[in-house]
Amino acid sequence: MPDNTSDIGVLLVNLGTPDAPTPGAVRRYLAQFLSDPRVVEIPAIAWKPILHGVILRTRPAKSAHAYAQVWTPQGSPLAAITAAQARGLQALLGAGVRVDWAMRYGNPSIPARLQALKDAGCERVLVAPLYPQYCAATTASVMDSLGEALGAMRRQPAVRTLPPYYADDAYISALEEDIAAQVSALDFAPEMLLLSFHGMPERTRTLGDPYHAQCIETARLLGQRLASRLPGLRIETSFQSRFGPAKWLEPATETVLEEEARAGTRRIAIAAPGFSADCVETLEELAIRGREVFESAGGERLAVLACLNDRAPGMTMLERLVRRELSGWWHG
Ligand SMILES: C=CC1=C(C)c2cc3[nH]c(cc4nc(cc5[nH]c(cc1n2)c(C)c5CCC(=O)O)C(CCC(=O)O)=C4C)c(C)c3C=C
Ligand SMILES: [Fe+2]
Ligand SMILES: [Fe+2]
Repeated sequence: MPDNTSDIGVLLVNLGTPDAPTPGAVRRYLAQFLSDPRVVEIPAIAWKPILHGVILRTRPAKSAHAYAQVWTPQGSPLAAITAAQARGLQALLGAGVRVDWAMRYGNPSIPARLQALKDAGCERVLVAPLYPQYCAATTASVMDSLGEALGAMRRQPAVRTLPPYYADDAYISALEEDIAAQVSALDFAPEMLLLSFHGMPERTRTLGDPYHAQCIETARLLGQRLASRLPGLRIETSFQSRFGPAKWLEPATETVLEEEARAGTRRIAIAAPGFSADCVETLEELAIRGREVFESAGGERLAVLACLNDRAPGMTMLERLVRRELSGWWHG
């Protein structure tokens, strides 16, 4: 970490994760996450009884089991990888900038780390939600939390925020390079590459959330690039992690895996380009449960590719995106 003479801060933000893979810790995390009106857009008077009476009684044990299967010595994969991204970015940007990281839900929180940057002398802070595609449930919720944190400060830093980068050359190029390299290194030739994005209720699309359109645009741009790098590989898009009884964005990843296997597709690679870091959604939902679905429907080989994480293509992308935002703030 640079000394406290630096006055520019960068705060990387991702979704959040429980403090431990236990039902109690998962319950605390889910209670905060699923009480956010940006995430569950049902009036509180109707949602609270379902959340507290049903969801928080049943889901924590199931989710804790999922987290336990992917937990690492450094803690939750999402937190460990986000911390590694912050360290990597710090090394790339040098001592003139102080890089930190926070989680929207759980720890370390946005208000705590914003205050820490302030205490370290940062009068200007770039807040960078690591969501390539804008979604009210994710990006806007980070902004809500940032506003709340600023609302509690007498002396606020100047703040700017990283725009969504779903079509940015820095992002598409990083994915192109990273996915092409991972597919080429497989010990089998996939017939199909599935791009799996996190799902959302279908209703949010008709209400004007650009998330679905931005996912489709990322997939289109990436598909164009990969067509020349991996000729002949069929590319499809799907949405994972459906939650609750409402209709979510389709096609669902699980359904695609099952239908492809039944239709005779034997070898699939999956990438999750909307996730900046591997997490329970990629390591458990795709790599464990997705594999079970695919194999029990007759599939033979499923490769779940790593997210950009803190490897070189992803760090180059982050450096490019952040340097561009900071360019108006550099002074030396
Ligand atoms: C109503 C429920 C949910 C919405 C809407 C939602 C949107 C959404 N989520 C991500 C990214 C991540 N979600 C993660 C975990 C996760 N998501 C939900 C529910 C909704 N997500 C739950 C209940 C959970 C916890 C795990 C579980 O019980 O299934 C994660 C991983 C967190 C981790 O600790 O590893 C990420 C990342 C996006 C991008 C998004 C909307 C676009
Ligand atoms: Fe989610
Ligand atoms: Fe999930």
